[in-house]
Amino acid sequence: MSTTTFSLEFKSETFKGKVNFPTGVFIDGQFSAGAEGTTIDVINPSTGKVITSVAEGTAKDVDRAVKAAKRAFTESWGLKVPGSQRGQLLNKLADLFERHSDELAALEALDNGKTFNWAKAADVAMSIGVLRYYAGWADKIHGQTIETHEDKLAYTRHEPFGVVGQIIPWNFPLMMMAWKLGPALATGNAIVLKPSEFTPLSALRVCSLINEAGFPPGVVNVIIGYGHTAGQAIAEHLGIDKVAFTGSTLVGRKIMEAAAKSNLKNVTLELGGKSPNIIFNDADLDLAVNWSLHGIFWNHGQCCCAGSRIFVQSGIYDKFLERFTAKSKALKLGDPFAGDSYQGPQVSKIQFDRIMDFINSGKEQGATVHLGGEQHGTEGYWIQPTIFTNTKPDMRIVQEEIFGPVGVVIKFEDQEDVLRQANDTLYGLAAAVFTTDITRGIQFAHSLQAGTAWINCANSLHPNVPFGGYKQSGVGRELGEYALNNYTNVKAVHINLGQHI
Ligand SMILES: NC(=O)C1=CN([C@@H]2O[C@H](COP(=O)(O)OP(=O)(O)OC[C@H]3O[C@@H](n4cnc5c(N)ncnc54)[C@H](O)[C@@H]3O)[C@@H](O)[C@H]2O)C=CC1
Ligand code: BAL
Repeated sequence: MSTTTFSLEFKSETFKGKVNFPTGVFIDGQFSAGAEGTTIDVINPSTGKVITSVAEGTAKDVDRAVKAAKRAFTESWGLKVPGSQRGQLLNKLADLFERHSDELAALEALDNGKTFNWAKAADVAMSIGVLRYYAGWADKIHGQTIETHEDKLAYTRHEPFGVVGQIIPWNFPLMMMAWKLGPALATGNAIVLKPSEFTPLSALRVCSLINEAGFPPGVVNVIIGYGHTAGQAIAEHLGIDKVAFTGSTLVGRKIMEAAAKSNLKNVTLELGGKSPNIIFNDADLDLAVNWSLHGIFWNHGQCCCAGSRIFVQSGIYDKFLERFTAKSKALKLGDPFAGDSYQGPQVSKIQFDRIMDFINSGKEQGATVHLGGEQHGTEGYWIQPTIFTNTKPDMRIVQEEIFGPVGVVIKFEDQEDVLRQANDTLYGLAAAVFTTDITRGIQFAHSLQAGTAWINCANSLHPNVPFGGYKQSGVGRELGEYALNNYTNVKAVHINLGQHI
């Protein structure tokens, strides 16, 4: 089956160079057209125009990918390959990410709209860090010997599931791929991965790098397809033993339901958030302003752990709002490939409409638009950094995940009240607290119902540190040693040393 290629010469301020790579479904180490012969248009969010078309994968392609993964797992991967060798391959892939980091950052900027500079400094760098971190774990995955009595030896093994399905979103296309590949490959699983239909380019480029690194064919298979077809097929497939998903809470429920109705496959979910960012009177004001800005406006607000509810104690509320507003106004919206741009467009027309609908709901429900609140420019999907004040707790902009550059700033008086408000959400992904009283900071961090609690920083992650949600923000943990548990079954082995019945 023939496939298409994507070829483009970048002549931008930040990246000059040519990219050229196949864009088919990637199964068993080869690219081909999808089974139905259909394609998906990839849109440039800066302009709303089509960049290219890539092969659409559907349920039939997922099925073929699962068979390839199963064969690879049994014949040339899994427990057949020592951990040290799996680690070497992951390190080789990290080397290739490093060698092609400009190209990968340019692809992120092109179809996601994030700025080239941030993509290179954050997304590509973190992806490399994650691959190397799990390369290091690959030969250190072991169980325990367990004392019982003298007539028995018992031990555990941590064995890979086999074939795992992974469904990732568009906000960090490359980084989410690395978060999923790293622990799954370190533990010896074979993979069928579905990137978002909105941002397929970096994942397709990585497929060629996976071949170049030397992974056996079929160990990683990548299907670009729509959620309700290819994604659903992964969640339902009887040959898939585990599914890991990052995206909306709505779709997370569907994945869990599909897993329950098919083969009860193991499920891990990394979902939405409405993270509180709490600033006490005694906080270092500049520090709090800078991190709050990063918390809500970095990546155009398209972060699951964005600090979208900013609670400020009454003694510093006016000063904070003044400085926060001045800095927000100064953020440069512009061409993702320009060296001085901080914010590019939102990823898609659907997201643009969704965010504008939230902004309009805030206006209609009586909140004050303190800054922004409108589209930026006339083409593409750009939205001004937006700050709402004078909100009420039941407003949609206070309760629901907006996933855009829209924050609410809320005045509070005392600690018990702000703790109650901070925890008054369906979500529990992350929370930040700013104070110079470290005892208060630690005690408060312990009281927050969130999988990540930051003290005097926000929206700051590290490959070695677990990340995941309380409540409806998810199931399981990514990153760190904890993520290895997502990808292994524990087998208990009992050896009789003289026991009779
Ligand atoms: N936690 C996070 O990192 C993310 C959260 N979101 C939240 O979700 C909202 C909507 O964004 P969407 O792009 O619509 O997210 P989504 O949850 O629909 O998309 C994420 C991934 O799931 C796939 N998917 C969609 N429907 C599926 C199904 N029925 N079965 C299997 N896979 C399916 C998509 O193709 C994509 O690969 C955002 O506004 C944001 O609030 C979105 C992206 C990432
Ligand atoms: N979904 C992983 C990181 C983030 O969205 O902030």
